[in-house]
Amino acid sequence: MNSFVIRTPCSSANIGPGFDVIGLALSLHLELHVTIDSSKSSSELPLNCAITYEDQSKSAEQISLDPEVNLITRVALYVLRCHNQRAFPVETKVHIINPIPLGRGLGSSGTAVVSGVMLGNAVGNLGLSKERLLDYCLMIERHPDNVAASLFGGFVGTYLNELKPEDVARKEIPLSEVLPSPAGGIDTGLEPPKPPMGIGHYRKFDWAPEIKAIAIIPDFVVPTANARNVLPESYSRADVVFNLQRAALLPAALGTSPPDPDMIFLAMQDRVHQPYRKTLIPGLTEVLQLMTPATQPGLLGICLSGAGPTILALATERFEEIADRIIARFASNNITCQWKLLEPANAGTTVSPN
Ligand SMILES: Nc1ncnc2c1ncn2[C@@H]1O[C@H](COP(=O)(O)OP(=O)(O)OP(=O)(O)O)[C@@H](O)[C@H]1O
Ligand SMILES: N[C@@H](CCO)C(=O)O
Repeated sequence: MNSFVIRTPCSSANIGPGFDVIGLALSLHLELHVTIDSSKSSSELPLNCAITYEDQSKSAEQISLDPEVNLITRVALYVLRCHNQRAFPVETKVHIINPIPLGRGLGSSGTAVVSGVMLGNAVGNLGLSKERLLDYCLMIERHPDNVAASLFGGFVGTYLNELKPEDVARKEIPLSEVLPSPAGGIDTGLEPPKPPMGIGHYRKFDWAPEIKAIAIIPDFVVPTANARNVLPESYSRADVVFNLQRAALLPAALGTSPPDPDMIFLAMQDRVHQPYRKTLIPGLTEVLQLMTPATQPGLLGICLSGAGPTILALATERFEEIADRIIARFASNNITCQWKLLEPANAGTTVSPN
């Protein structure tokens, strides 16, 4: 019997101006408890895999236990099929423990994708590096900020290479937002194509140890696809420069100890996505205007977490007071919230014996 645990941190993406670039892994982990009973020579299980799911996130969404449908095992099957393995090893059991609210801006889909590539890599004994696994993640979730933070950990900057013309021309590569169904394309028995090499890259930035992350999580869902659809196709030069100036400052601002509240507050401002997403998140405008270091001791900066609706507030102290003020503001819009005090998760995703 082989058994191991895959732990993958959630993430908060953008951190204000770093849209599709900057991500922060946070100390709320998805866990896969995997056992493989290789003493058996055959299995009655579909694709040799049985999923059980423990939802600690209180998300309303029902997660499929069909290995061909569940996002985590679909991703694992995609990685396996790219290496000519059609199914999981005989008698694979995956117990999923998920504390990450789905569709709230804490990178739950990116966390699921990363844990899926780690699962495929582990059960298939593929020996792929995290850098190569990032290519597989980016075939599924096209913005690198969440998946790179969950994969590598910490506070990261990411970028996508221009794909070579021959790779763009490869029609069989599913350069789409979601896996072709079923996972890894139609199971023709042929090995589907592996992703191009080096699609995306990352760099870790320093993080000042005094800075903690408060996630205020409203009780409604904003699917990322919807939150991306409300964004404009083009921007004014002034808005682009506004974000470039702040994104360039942000890593230094959050990596400097002791933190400078005025520099961090300014560096977390955005004109590329938050103004347009306010239509989806009642109260966002008021929250972003209400909370400043001048009006709230301990606060450093505040932004939408990923595509929202979660609010990320960075602070050095008075965490409950900050959370309560933001929760009260949402309550005036008849929205209830939960909140969590989190830290950067520096190890990224890990696999350890159980
Ligand atoms: N642990 C999981 N198991 C299976 N499917 C999951 C899991 N976590 C997320 N998903 C899928 O991902 C969807 C949420 O992805 P979405 O990108 O909309 O929000 P998010 O990733 O939580 O937030 P954001 O991308 O803004 O940080 C869920 O509706 C579900 O379909
Ligand atoms: N950069 C992505 C992150 C989603 O979590 C977006 O804002 O749509």
